[in-house]
Amino acid sequence: MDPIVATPISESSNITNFVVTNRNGVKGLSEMGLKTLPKQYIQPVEERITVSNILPQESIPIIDMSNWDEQKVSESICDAAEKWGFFQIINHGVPLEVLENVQDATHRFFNLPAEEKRKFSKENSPSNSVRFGTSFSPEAEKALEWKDYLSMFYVSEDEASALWPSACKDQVLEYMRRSEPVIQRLLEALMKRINVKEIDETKESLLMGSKRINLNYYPICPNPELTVGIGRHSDVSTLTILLQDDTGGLYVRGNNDSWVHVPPISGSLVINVGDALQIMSNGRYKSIEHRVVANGSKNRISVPIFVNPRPDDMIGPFPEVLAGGEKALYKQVLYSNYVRHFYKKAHDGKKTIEFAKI
Ligand SMILES: COc1cc(/C=C/C(=O)SCCNC(=O)CCNC(=O)[C@H](O)C(C)(C)COP(=O)(O)OP(=O)(O)OC[C@H]2O[C@@H](n3cnc4c(N)ncnc43)[C@H](O)[C@@H]2OP(=O)(O)O)ccc1O
Ligand SMILES: O=C(O)CCC(=O)C(=O)O
Ligand SMILES: [Fe+2]
Repeated sequence: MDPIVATPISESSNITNFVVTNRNGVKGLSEMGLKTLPKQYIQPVEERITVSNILPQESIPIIDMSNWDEQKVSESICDAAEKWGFFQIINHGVPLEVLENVQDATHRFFNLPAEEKRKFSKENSPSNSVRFGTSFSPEAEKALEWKDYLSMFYVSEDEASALWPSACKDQVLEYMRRSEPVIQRLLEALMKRINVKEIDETKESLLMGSKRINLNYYPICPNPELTVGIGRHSDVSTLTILLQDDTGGLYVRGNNDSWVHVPPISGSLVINVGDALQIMSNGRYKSIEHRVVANGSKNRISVPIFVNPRPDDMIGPFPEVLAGGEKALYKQVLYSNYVRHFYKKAHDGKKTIEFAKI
């Protein structure tokens, strides 16, 4: 086997400029055909995933939603959200064609020339709600993540139609529309178990008042074993609905120091509990750490919809959860402050939620 030689520092500072500052993205770097991983992307050993910490015999639950109004389906959803914080759903009602179209649209956007994608970078974007970027928080990170993204905060159909990239907006909006009933069903089931009998206007805002959709692109990586696609994190959402392609590479924290793979299933959606729901349920439902490995032979995409409270909402444990005398584990926090706290640091596992702990 060839010895692994990191790209020299002099070249690698040019690499940061090329990828991050000049907004060519890590896809631009990958396409230059480099043979070794640049130094900036080398993760500390403890952040890399190895066969020794994977549990191959474990898997997150797969729930068939065809009879979603049956009690046993609701129970499986709540059990999975309590035990795993992660599950896959099949027969959920979002047509396969809609899922395929959004995947094609994702490739179409990332295959645009760099100068077209750059039009949506922070400094050039026509809207603060649309952002093309790379890694997670490059200014705060000791090592970069091997991922580019397009992130779109949904304000209204009109704003999205006018300002989201034309390469993908129609397919992305259709996917968001068609996933709406699934989100509602999941939240209804989850709320019943914690004594929230009705999702009134206030609860609707707290549970699903805003949405953000990200298109993630993980290009082919030299030395994938030395880096990560996304580092260990939990989402700050209420729920995340994730569409992944057939490549694989998403891992969920199992017991102790182990990681469980989320195998791609055609037509399925991966659902995970985010920090906001952990806080609102006073810890009954848990947001679970997850991470994505880099891939040496295939470009991978994924499309998470983050279902969130509104930025101006105060979030804390629901009164219904505390009604029986349970002690509140979290204080009331302004959701936009919570999200700002998440974005201003590198991915650091489950640490974000400490911001809300009493
Ligand atoms: C990108 O890789 C990711 C992402 C994730 C995401 C997981 C989630 O769970 S996302 C759920 C997000 N929730 C919301 O967006 C809630 C509603 N939004 C807000 O409350 C606000 O938009 C805000 C996020 C608080 C930002 O408001 P504002 O202060 O008006 O805007 P900025 O000044 O532009 O941003 C401040 C600061 O945040 C960072 N940031 C903003 N948007 C993004 C984004 N889409 N992606 C990455 N970072 C973002 C940015 O660093 C800004 O700092 P600057 O130094 O750049 O000014 C999971 C895993 C991943 O790998
Ligand atoms: O790409 C994936 O499978 C997961 C992405 C993810 O965790 C995120 O965007 O928050
Ligand atoms: Fe995530």
